[in-house]
Amino acid sequence: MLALACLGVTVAPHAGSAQVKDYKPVTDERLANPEPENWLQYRGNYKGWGYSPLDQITSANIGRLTPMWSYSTGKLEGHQAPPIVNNGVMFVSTPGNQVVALDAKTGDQLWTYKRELPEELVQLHPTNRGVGLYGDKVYLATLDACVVALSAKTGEQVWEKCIADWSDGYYMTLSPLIAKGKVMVGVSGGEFGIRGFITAVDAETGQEAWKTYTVPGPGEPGFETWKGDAWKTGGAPVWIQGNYDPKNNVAYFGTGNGGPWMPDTRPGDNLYATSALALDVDTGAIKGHHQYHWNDAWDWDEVSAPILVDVERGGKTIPALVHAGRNGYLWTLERHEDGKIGFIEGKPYVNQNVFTGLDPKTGRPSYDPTKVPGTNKKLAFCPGLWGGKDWPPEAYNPKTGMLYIPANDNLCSELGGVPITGRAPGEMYVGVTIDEILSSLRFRDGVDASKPVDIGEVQAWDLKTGKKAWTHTFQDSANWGPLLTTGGDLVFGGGTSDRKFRAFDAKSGKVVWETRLNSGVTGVPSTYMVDGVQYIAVQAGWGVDAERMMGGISTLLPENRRPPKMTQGGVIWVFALGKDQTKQQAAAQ
Ligand SMILES: O=C(O)c1cc(C(=O)O)c2c(n1)C(=O)C(=O)c1cc(C(=O)O)[nH]c1-2
Ligand SMILES: [Ca+2]
Repeated sequence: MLALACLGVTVAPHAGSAQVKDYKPVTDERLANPEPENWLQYRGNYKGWGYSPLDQITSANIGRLTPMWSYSTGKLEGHQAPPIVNNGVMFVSTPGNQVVALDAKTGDQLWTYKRELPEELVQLHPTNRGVGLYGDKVYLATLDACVVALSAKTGEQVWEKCIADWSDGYYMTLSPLIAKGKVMVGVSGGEFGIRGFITAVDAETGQEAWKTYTVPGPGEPGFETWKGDAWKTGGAPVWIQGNYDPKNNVAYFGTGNGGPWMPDTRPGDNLYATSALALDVDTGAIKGHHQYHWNDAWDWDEVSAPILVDVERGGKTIPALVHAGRNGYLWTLERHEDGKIGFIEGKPYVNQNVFTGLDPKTGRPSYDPTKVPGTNKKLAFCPGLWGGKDWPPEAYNPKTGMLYIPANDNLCSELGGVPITGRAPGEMYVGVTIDEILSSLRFRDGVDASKPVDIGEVQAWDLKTGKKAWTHTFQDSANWGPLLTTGGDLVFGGGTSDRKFRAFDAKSGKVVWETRLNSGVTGVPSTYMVDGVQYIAVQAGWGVDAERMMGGISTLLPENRRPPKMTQGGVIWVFALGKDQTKQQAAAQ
């Protein structure tokens, strides 16, 4: 079995006795207009909203929200994937590239699948952000850089297509974007000297439909933004699912850091690193782009795909793209029908001391040179390397018109590079040592750590006016909690070191419900309905960079205020309205 595993062959699924009956195939039409009771993809819809119109659970009754069932995944490390639900069948991916199918109402296990990963694989980010559904199949992007198609009914592997060489530093952690029979994925490896790309494979056969490099090669537009051979190892990974505009057939992705990290190793703007990219879904052609910041020096991956939303400016409704950047700015861009991306505005949503201004026409930032680290040039900058927000997605609620951002404020990093020697395939190619990265965090000047420090936040921005509506602040803890918002005017998220999972009133920001789970919550929450009952589902299971960042923050806090190191271990939690226990208790007395 092991020898086979090394060849990328996978073991058979442990099919349960109960397999999926009457599976409802997922179509383009259903992905574009998902039924309220289902959560068919990463953010629930193609626009990237993280929104469900379900409104059974509200601020008024949420006191009755109770666990209905839970499920141990048997895995350590960061559990990030949303429970994906199609007509009462739930599909969840976990660290270690395992997928479980469960009855969404009862928690009965239907099947499990586990990919055998090469033993020598170095997992810098041992996680997965969810499966994609299409037709009668379930799609997983793996840590050894393959796309796997499983039968939704049995969990059996139908095909696999390896899209890059894991031993050369390529891996995948994202959920696939699926449209028009194409399964679109991007690669991680920005810390391994890869050349990033997005590729589409045929949903039926796994055959490559197109492959588009996020770092242009000789003769391609944008190649002039690189010098020498830097483009060959330029990074620009894509590790978060893209969003999609079916009307214009354009997919929008975000791209990550340039590599190696120190900007003097790759002079030039470095297109298309740290950018939003608009791709033609039929051909993969790049139709438009917007680079949030040029010649990245801070590991500010801008991988969260911009969300598709209309905004109003000067009495006009504008089809826009909105993105809360790792660089600490909230960006509003214009989405043109031909795929071109225009600039509307950018403003800081956390303390940011690097940008000295934005070009009013293009949004191109200018930099304070004393905040741009380099080789043998150690400098501090804010926000820190994990940014105003790392990967945990923001959410948009069309009822409140607000964008909710899981943010981290008052943090900075102090970093500098060591001279780069040659690249060894599959080894980190950063130019900054791991120890230096993990010990780089600082509080912003003026923060008094002898008192509780405001760090993690949930921010609400009114997209109509472009103004911040409310902020909820967490003290002495970062917030790594992906957000879900609902038609019941609620916002759900975890992300803090106290293991809590919470609901906020979407309009006021008031915490209306909270509970403590087995481990910290970096899972993307989702919601669905079966037999008339609305459920809220989320994976708890702390790990990856949430753990690394909280470890860094802990060392900055006085000993008596350091949170205990979080226990690891994944559990899927499912909640619904139970009986009113306060009333029951009162009646019993
Ligand atoms: O450059 C890359 O290819 C890459 C990939 C990933 C990933 O795939 O998870 C992360 C990062 N970078 C990164 O910079 C980062 O902060 C990060 C945090 C996490 C996580 O799962 O908590 N992954 C990643
Ligand atoms: Ca990165």
